Amino acid sequence: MSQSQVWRTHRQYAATAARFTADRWRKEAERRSALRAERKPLVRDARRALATARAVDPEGVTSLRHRAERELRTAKRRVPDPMWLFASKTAAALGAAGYVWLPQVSVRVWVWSAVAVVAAVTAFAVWVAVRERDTTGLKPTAEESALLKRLQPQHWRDHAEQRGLAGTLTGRPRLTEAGIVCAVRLDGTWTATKLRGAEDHIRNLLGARTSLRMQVKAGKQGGWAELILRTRSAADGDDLTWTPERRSLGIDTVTGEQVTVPLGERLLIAGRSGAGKSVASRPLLYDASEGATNALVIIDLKRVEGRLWDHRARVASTPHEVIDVTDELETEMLDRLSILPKGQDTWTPTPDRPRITVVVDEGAEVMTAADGVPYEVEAGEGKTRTVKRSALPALESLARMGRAACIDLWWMTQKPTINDGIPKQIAPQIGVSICLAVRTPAEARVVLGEDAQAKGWNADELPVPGVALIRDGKRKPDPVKVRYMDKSVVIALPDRTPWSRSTAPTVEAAGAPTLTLVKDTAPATVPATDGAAARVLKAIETADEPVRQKDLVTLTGLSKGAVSKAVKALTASGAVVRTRDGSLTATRGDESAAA
Ligand SMILES: Nc1ncnc2c1ncn2[C@@H]1O[C@H](COP(=O)(O)OP(=O)(O)OP(=O)(O)O)[C@@H](O)[C@H]1O
Repeated sequence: MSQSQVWRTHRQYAATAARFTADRWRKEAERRSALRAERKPLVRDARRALATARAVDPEGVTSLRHRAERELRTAKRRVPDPMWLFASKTAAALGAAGYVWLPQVSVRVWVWSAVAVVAAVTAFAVWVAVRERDTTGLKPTAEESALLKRLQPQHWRDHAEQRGLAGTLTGRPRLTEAGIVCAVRLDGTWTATKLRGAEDHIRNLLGARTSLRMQVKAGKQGGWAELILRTRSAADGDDLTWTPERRSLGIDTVTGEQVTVPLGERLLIAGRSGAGKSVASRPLLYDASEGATNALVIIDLKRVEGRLWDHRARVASTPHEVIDVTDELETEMLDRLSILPKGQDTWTPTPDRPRITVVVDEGAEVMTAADGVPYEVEAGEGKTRTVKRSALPALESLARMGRAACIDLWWMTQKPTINDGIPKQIAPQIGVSICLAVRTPAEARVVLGEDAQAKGWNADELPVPGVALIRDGKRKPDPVKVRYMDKSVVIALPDRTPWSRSTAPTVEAAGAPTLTLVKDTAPATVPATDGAAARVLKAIETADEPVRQKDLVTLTGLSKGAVSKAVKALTASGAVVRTRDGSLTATRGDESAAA
């Protein structure tokens, strides 16, 4: 054996001995503090009893007084010293004994004692070194230590009956990365479901705080249940900074799994101010703006978040821009739907006509500001007139029909109340809800469903910022710790050409059949890709008499904006003319429509 091997072996022995000693010390300290917690109330009671006895018998002549004094002495004796006091007393006693006895000790004993002391000091030093290097072990917090103690079978057995849990007995509790897990043995009168119903009794027995999340599920064997106390998060210790390599939305605090939200869903992102909506949306906005077949449109009247993305996304930040972009999106959607090949349910995104994710940041503000916007429209004979426009109808139709056209609406709001923060026409269309901390259970219900509270989706109890519940029909109400993507990271992302319908190519590029309206005399071609124009033209052609523009909204089901744009295009192309009273009529006979 080489010298280094000998040294290593010694070190291992010393480390084992040190760990053993530390373990014993910890256990003894825990035992003592548990006994103290249990017995100190008895001392208080005995003191009170003695005070009463003194009042009754100030002279101390009756047995009542003597018994009370005896009981107080016994109660005090039964409370053990805390470990530090016990160790100090022992050390002091040994010191005193040594002072008296050591002068008589022979030199040989001195030498061996010195060797023992050196060995003990070395062992202690090694233990400290080993302990500091061991960062992987889980160390219980004060709360966890208390719960672990009360989950011990002995403590449970002593208190189960008085807490209405007679017939149940805990196994050995374990501390895991997601909290404390403990098996519970059930006698014939109990089931896991019944134990779940007795959650309050368990909480009382354990002295657990009300906000501590507790789960009871069926155990791995019949006759057993599993009790989980979520004292910690499975995401603890993970680096939650977003990077292109760590692209998930966040980490499930219960299972520790990466959580992602795929594109192609109508999304609601809600949470009170400062809950972390903008930060939570960034990894999603990255996905929505990345790749050749994805394009991002942001409607942000606050001009804060949208500005960060304007090198990768089309951003509308004034009411006028909002009307323009929603018109364009609606036209694009109708266009895609009108040329969708038979038998195909959804548009296939291509680099030319990509999936478009439309994000409405602070929906409540958009609904107020982009309503009644003064907008100039064609009034015939080269004149224009100003009408009041609203972006809401176009947004509603995007929410209703956009999915098939691969145009997905994401609604973000800090006021998750129907009509105030989320339009009532849009709310039912939401497929996936991401809910950060909200103010009230009522808000949580609007975002996560009427059954939210009953099923444990308690978004009003979430911590802030950056913790979310995601309801997509598959996930459980496990909180998700959201990755942090800093503004500087967004700004540094590579540029992408923002989407615009004027840059969108012709329909042929998408491999779909072409709708062409042909007129003999130029300029006779209605924009070939414009489904809204085709609808409007058809409505005018099939009407018995000239139609007023406002009636076209009802006839076609399009928004005012889309009708206005279509009429403008049709009158410019000559396919439609405006009569003196402002009604519209088709220049019929010359045109043919071919699909
Ligand atoms: N996942 C996260 N991790 C760490 N810190 C976060 C996280 N999310 C948010 N924060 C912190 O909270 C602050 C507020 O976040 P954010 O701006 O996203 O909130 P918000 O809900 O969008 O607020 P508002 O509605 O007022 O705009 C951030 O500046 C950041 O410091």
